[in-house]
Amino acid sequence: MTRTGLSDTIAAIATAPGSAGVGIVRVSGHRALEVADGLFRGKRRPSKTRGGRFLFGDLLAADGERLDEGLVLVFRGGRSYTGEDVAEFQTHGSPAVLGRVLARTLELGARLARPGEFTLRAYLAGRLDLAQAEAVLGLVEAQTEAARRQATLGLSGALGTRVARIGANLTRTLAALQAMLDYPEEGVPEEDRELPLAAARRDLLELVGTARAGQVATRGARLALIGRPNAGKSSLLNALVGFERSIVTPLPGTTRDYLEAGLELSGVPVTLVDTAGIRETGDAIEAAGVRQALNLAGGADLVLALEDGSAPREALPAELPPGARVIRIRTKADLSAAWTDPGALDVSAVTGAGLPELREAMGTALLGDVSRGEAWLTTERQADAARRALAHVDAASALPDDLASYELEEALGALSELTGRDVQEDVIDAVFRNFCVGK
Ligand SMILES: Nc1nc2c(c(=O)[nH]1)N(C=O)[C@@H](CNc1ccc(C(=O)N[C@@H](CCC(=O)O)C(=O)O)cc1)CN2
Ligand SMILES: Nc1nc2c(ncn2[C@@H]2O[C@H](COP(=O)(O)OP(=O)(O)OP(=O)(O)O)[C@@H](O)[C@H]2O)c(=O)[nH]1
Ligand SMILES: [Mg+2]
Repeated sequence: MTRTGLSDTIAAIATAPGSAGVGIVRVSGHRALEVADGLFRGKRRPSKTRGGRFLFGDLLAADGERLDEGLVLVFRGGRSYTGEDVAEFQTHGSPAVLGRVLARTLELGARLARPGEFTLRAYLAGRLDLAQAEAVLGLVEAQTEAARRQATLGLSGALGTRVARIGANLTRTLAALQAMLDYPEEGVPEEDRELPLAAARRDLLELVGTARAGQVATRGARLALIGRPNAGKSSLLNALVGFERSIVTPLPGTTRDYLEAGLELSGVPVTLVDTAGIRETGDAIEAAGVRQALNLAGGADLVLALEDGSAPREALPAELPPGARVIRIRTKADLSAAWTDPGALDVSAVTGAGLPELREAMGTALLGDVSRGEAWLTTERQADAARRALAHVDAASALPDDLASYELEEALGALSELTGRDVQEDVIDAVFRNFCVGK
């Protein structure tokens, strides 16, 4: 699908729908400058202009009516985003103007671009690898600082560099294994055979370990507040978001339905979910809320388990879902302590004591101890490929030399899907399907 019509000249509105100060229509392909000559009238013709230049003038309809005054920006093939000739029309940013300018480019021989087709062309021209193309999408969609930082790193090729280092060590291992098979009497030093494999495995483990942080950074995280009635869940949610989002009363059983509130934490978009206090109850509505709370805990990236620090400690009458990541919190730390626990954070929703430490702990629990300056795996596709590569490397490490080569080849194949240029068309389709038209 992605490989048809690639010699067509394509056009799309590159800016967001709606009104804005300025809007851009982008045209790419061998007829882009011809289209620009047909649409634009100024002191110079776009096709007679050097790449990287702006011209100011009028944008004209077929009958000569002036659609808008604006700028045309010309790029020459080989020195543009797509690698093709590109013309960009920068107009006043209304849907009316942009729609007419786009329609005129189609009359002049362009066709509408498919989602992601500009970036697909850049990829097929070898100007971006697949991970960089995903980073372009990440930049377009970035809502927070953590997402932007990772996408920028990805676009710069930092993930490709990380992957290339692993690939180089696997290739060195393969060469050593081959030498041992070909010249068994010579012997291959350990530093050629085992050290590169160990280094590749260590780097891959570390890379796979970034997947969770990468996905949290781009997709955000859900945090469930769980505890007995009156533990202070709603109060803590309000303290974290900074306004009275949830109803608080001294009566246990106040929150029945769950409710959500958004905030940003360590650059990550976080949804806090307040839930019904968990207790055994004869009230059918409250019992439904309790079941729902446990489900929400199961679906959350992180559970905040709250216990009232001013009252005798009482265990939850239900187990938290197995495998859940949990931060334990001793609430109402401003009152005299009925118990203490070094494994719990002391927090007061009333005075705000302990909130900075809690925010810090939440950030660490969500992002882990991955290094911020390095590129992470940011999509499920990338995480899957890296995990498969690791599984093959693990298999290779456990096999005799003559059988290990096959696993190493498979590992290299999986790695190449991360950044590769000659991957299966369905992999490419899966990446570019997520793009919007105009990117
Ligand atoms: N108006 C506009 N702004 C934009 C883009 C665009 O296409 N148009 N971009 C796109 O989404 C991003 C910038 N990315 C770009 C990447 C490469 C080239 C380019 O023409 N590269 C040539 C020439 C480099 C040079 O002159 O030094 C090259 O690499 O050969 C342009 C934009 C963000 N801002
Ligand atoms: N002194 C003090 N009181 C608190 C604190 N947090 C909550 N409370 C009080 O504890 C009571 C229960 O608070 P909520 O936030 O409604 O507790 P909850 O866990 O949401 O309770 P349910 O919705 O019933 O499950 C209210 O009277 C709050 O004012 C705190 O940090 N310090
Ligand atoms: Mg509540």
